[in-house]
Amino acid sequence: MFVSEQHVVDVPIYVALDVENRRQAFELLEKLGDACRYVKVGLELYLAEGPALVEALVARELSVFLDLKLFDIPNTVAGAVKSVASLGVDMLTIHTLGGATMLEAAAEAASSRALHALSGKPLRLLGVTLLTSVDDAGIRQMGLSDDPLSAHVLRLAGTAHDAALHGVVCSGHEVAMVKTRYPALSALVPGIRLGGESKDDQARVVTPGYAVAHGADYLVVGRPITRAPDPHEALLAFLQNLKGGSQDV
Ligand SMILES: O=c1ccn([C@@H]2O[C@H](COP(=O)(O)O)[C@@H](O)[C@H]2O)c(=O)[nH]1
Repeated sequence: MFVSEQHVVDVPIYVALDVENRRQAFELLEKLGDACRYVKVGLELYLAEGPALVEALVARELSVFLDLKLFDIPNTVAGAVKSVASLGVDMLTIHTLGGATMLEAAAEAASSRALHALSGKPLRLLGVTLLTSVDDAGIRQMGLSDDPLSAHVLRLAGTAHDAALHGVVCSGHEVAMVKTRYPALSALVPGIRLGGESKDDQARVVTPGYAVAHGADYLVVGRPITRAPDPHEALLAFLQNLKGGSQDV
């Protein structure tokens, strides 16, 4: 397995700021306090507030993961990556189902030295394999073959690897398999729960401890923290669970 004590300590938990607007986002950050150094901005907040909100978060010295899950023709995606690269975010998502040519165009755009000079840091591209809300029945509905879900995740991770992406998004159920086959890829794992609480719309969930024990490099947690009566306490509980070993939900 991939785990050393250092690995566990270094695995960041990105808190998903899945809220309606800037006011709610900053109220949440206030509640989370200094324990929160990593945030995820998704479609809801980005479409409401745009790049200015992202720049405000970066200015607070938070590490920002922009989860836009780009999916379009290669030229359009490459242009979007260039637009994002100047914002100073650390990571951006793109759908691996968009295909090799799209991923390669995105990777080339993200590696532009001129863009790094503009933002001061590299933009890491993460390829979403299969959303953690999808189960076996879901992939049949999507028209994918009868292969097990994990085989599709591994194939899509291979496309991300060959296109020289920084990493992939997968669930904690597949992370060990992905990291064993493609050790150079980083793995970001959503669908994180402590056990006992609601899975909400997630299908493939694991605990923080299980995810890191199986090789996750980054975790993302939303509702169990942001909708908790005390988000700060909830974040601490997730951070504590990181060190708690590999028990599954
Ligand atoms: O496959 C994926 C890709 C991204 N996400 C995002 O992670 C968070 C998870 O939120 P929870 O409230 O902890 O369920 C959310 O922002 C998703 O957009 C994902 O869940 N699965």
